[in-house]
Amino acid sequence: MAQQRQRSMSGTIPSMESDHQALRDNTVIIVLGASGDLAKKKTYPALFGLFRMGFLPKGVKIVGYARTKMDNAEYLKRITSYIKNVDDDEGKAKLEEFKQLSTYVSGGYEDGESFDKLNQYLQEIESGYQSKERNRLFYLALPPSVFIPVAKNLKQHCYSDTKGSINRVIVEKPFGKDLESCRELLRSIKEHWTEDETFRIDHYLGKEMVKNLLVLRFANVAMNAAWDKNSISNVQITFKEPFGTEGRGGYFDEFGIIRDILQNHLLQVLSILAMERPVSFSAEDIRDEKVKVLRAIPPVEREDTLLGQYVAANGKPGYLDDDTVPPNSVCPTFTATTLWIHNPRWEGVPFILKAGKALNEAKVEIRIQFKDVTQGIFKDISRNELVIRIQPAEAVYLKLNAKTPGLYTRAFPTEMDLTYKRRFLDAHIPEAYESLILDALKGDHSNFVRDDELDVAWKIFTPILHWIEGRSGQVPRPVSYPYGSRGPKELEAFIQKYGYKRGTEGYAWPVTNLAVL
Ligand SMILES: NC(=O)C1=CN([C@@H]2O[C@H](COP(=O)(O)OP(=O)(O)OC[C@H]3O[C@@H](n4cnc5c(N)ncnc54)[C@H](OP(=O)(O)O)[C@@H]3O)[C@@H](O)[C@H]2O)C=CC1
Ligand SMILES: O=C1O[C@H](COP(=O)(O)O)[C@@H](O)[C@H](O)[C@H]1O
Repeated sequence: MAQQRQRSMSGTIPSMESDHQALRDNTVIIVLGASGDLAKKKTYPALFGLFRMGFLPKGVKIVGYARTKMDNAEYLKRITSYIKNVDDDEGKAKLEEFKQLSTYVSGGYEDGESFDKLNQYLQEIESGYQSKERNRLFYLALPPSVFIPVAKNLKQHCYSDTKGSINRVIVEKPFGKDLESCRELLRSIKEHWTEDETFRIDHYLGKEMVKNLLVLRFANVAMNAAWDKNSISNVQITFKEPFGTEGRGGYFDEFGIIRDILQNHLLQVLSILAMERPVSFSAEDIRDEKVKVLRAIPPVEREDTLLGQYVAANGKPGYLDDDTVPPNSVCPTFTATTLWIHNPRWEGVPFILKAGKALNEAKVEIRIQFKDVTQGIFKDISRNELVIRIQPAEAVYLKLNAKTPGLYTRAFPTEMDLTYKRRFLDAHIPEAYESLILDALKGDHSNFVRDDELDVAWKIFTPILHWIEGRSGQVPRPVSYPYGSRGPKELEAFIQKYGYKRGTEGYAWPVTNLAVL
């Protein structure tokens, strides 16, 4: 009781503390697709980060699995190639320890014998355990084409069923290509794995500023009071990447920017931003509210959508110049689309989602623009805007009007700025994958995607995706934009159509590049 009181006093949200079955020891983490891009760039660096901070289960072992034949030295070289900040003695020693607990097994994804071999290998590792409990966390860092056979083979050949054992499977996006294929994928995985055992990753849910939304919204009376159609004019959720699809063109062309970013990452952000306050902060209550708000969104309309594709500029190749992209592809690499939420809180407020590759900068942010000040002494003053910058340089700033210093009463646009690196100096902001793998080890589903969330998310986007693919006869052609630009020139008129107003002259944007501070 005393402990509970102390937690609440320090600001912890009580029901977010774990009542889950955490994997504390006797655990093997198996990374399937260990030879791939995601494993190298995200999964292993996150596993190392957790190991270094002491968050992996005691005595944990990590087993990589893929078809590629390679010896342990080659495997270790690959999986550590993206691990950073290990130049000091402590870092070097920890990395050596991490290598000691990581090994590799090669095998196929479709045949049972390969998985029997993997199982035997796991049993050898587990033969040294003191108790019968054998926990296995399977991480599928694999292309979706093999999710189904791998999920089946793991259950049939590698499932640990000794008393007290826990098996979990982490699945990466994309979860299907439309409503129908998603349902089929979910159904097939559910034949073998329970919802409780399944952790569907959308790594945006592990990002610090996305997790912050719950606190910003529900721990601040002032913020919450203005969070509706009475105060807010429009909301933009923006994803910008400064590089194209080079090298990933084959994958990308099959999926496009809507499936790659909007239908999952941006829609997840929207759902947390717009949902009602959950009854508690348990995984199920949060996800119930997310589903509820998503159900109030009708499918995206063609008239509310702007499609773009980048062309060569500034010495950089266009999308169609990539050899892995089919000639004349009309796959959008940029999309802006407006969603409407038909509920009492949000009726009439446009939520503009924008995402693009090969743009002028790397930035992901939420921009909430408030309504004009109603008639009064001020004319033509800037609107308030609350900006939550998810990356880079995490920040929350509120653009507001203040009196210009001096003897005149003139309004001047400025901001209250909470830039994390300035305010929290040396704070370690965890990588999204560190946070999510830790949640999966703890058994906490709050930041993973539930099956019914996917169903409603696909309902919103499937009609527009089918139209883009020409299922209704004609194929829409995206407008072009130069590599390295802000996007299609039509974008400005698009966002203004939904009521977005640029501020008055004289506003100096907060510094986003902290290197210059
Ligand atoms: N890369 C990233 O930054 C991100 C990726 N993801 C998701 O993570 C998953 C893995 O992505 P990523 O690592 O980039 O993918 P890769 O293309 O690198 O594939 C991972 C591994 O899977 C095996 N593989 C590749 N293609 C096939 C195939 N057609 N059939 C069977 N096996 C194949 C290969 O291993 P081997 O041949 O050795 O068996 C490969 O090393 C995907 O679902 C992706 O959408 C999600 C977010 C970001
Ligand atoms: O899921 C994906 O996300 C990355 C962007 O992730 P971020 O954490 O760097 O913002 C994107 O590049 C990729 O195309 C997409 O599949």
